[in-house]
This record gives sequence, structure tokens and C-alpha cells, in this order.
Amino acid sequence: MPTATQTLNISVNNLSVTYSNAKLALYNASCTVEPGTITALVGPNGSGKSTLFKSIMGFLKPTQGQIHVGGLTVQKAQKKQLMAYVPQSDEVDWNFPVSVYDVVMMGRYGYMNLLRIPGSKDRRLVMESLERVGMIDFRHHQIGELSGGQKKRAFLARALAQEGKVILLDEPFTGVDVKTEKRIIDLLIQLREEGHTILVSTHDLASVLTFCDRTILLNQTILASGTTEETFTEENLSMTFDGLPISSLPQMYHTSEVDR
Ligand SMILES: Nc1ncnc2c1ncn2[C@@H]1O[C@H](COP(=O)(O)OP(=O)(O)OP(=O)(O)O)[C@@H](O)[C@H]1O
Repeated sequence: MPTATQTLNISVNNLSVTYSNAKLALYNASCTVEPGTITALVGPNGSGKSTLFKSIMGFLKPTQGQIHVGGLTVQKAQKKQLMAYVPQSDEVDWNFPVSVYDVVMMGRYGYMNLLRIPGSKDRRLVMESLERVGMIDFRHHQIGELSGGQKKRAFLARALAQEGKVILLDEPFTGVDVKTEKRIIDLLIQLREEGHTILVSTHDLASVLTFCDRTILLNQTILASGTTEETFTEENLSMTFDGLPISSLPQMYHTSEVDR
């Protein structure tokens, strides 16, 4: 049973995910995200990175295979608030009339009862998380008013407020300037030192070498995985980015989105 101080791994075994339109997004994917590491998830557009994140979060039901977080099934890990997720920007409805403070407070919902009345700990953690990402002065702003980098930081603050031991970030550097990217990377390094396990997808291949301990290369299945040094080879990258999609595989698996 994971304790508050333990670092947690993510284990993915033979995962296949097919969308309801019969689109096979992942096939027989197996990998381990080692505890207490920053691990990069790298692959071309449409290679299944977001699908893997959503499967780890329990938003998608695999057609085959299992995922465990800290030895627990995704459902049990979710109930214990072990995973926090920073989604891709285009997955968020930025017109939804909600303040930055409210977005970050959503990270505390899993700890509240149905009435969702925040307690002093909830309010303190929200303020601390906003402070940590440098967004305290924006707390009363509507999320739609934020720049790309501020939006990312607001959602990162939500993940911090949630106190998940495992943090999943789907393209946190897309649309952010160099300074914000550096700020996010510094924060991820601090979080790793505090014992978090971090999985981050990015198209910024150069930055992977600077801060990711390990790398997973994905193109509909896991093509390589290991330390960044051993995985980030020209041969592996060309296999990942030039390789043909597994379109010849049988389209027989069906995945349903989990009602939330
Ligand atoms: N809701 C959905 N219904 C049907 N197909 C989907 C759905 N979501 C994703 N797909 C398809 O599944 C495949 C994997 O998509 P996914 O979003 O996981 O890739 P990705 O690696 O995150 O891409 P990107 O780098 O562009 O964000 C793609 O072919 C995509 O078109």
C-alpha cells in the first residue's frame, strides 16, 4: 500500500486501446515509468501519447492489458488521488466562466464531500500552489483571459494542489516562451526531488536531453524505453518518427470512454 513518502512507479502491460470509431491508437504497449524520475514520452503526432495519459488516468478503458500505479489498479489509485494530470491546452474549454483560483481548487475536489466546500487546508494548498507557479496575482482572472504559458501554469498549480504523487503532463511546453519553459522545467526538477514521479510528453526533443532521466519512445506501441542517454539515439528516433503506423494490425479491439 503506497504511503505518503513513497515514490510510485507506473507499470503498463500489453495495453491496447481502440476508439469507438475502430481507430487503433495503442497496441500491445508495455513500459515502466520508474519511481522518482522525470520520464519523457516522445512520439510523432497521433502516436498515442495522449491516449496513454488518458488510460493511466482512467479516462479511457483499454481493450486489452493492465496499468498499475504504485502497484494499484488505476481505479484504486484514482480514489487515493495518486495521479494528477495537466491536459493538452486544446482539451480545455477556455470559455468556461471560471477563475484561475477555481481551476486550482478543482484539484482539491477529490478530497471534499459532495457539497465541495473547501476547508482551510484546501485554501492553503491552492494559494501555495498558485505561489509556486508564479500565478498568485492572476488568481481572480478568468481562465480564458490567460496567455498560453499562464494557462499551463494554472493547470500545473491544479496538479500541485491535488498532491498527486504521480504527475502526468501532456505537452506542457507547447505555446509557451523560453522563460516559462525553463520555469516549468525547474519546477519539475524540484518535484522530482520531493519524490514525485513525472511523465511528460513533448515535441521539444532538445529539452528532453537536458532534464529527463528516462525516455519512452512511442508510435502506437512502445518502441524503446530506458535512460535518456541510451534511448535517445538517432536510430531509435528515426524508427519512431519515420516508422510506419501499425495500420496493418487487426482493428478488432474497442475502447469506450469512461463516463465521468
Ligand atoms: N476520441 C477519439 N476518437 C477517435 N480517435 C481518436 C480519438 N482521440 C484520438 N484519436 C486517434 O488516436 C490516435 C492517437 O491520438 P493521440 O491523441 O493519443 O496522439 P498524440 O500522440 O497525443 O498526438 P499529438 O502529438 O498530435 O497530440 C490518433 O490517430 C487520433 O486521431
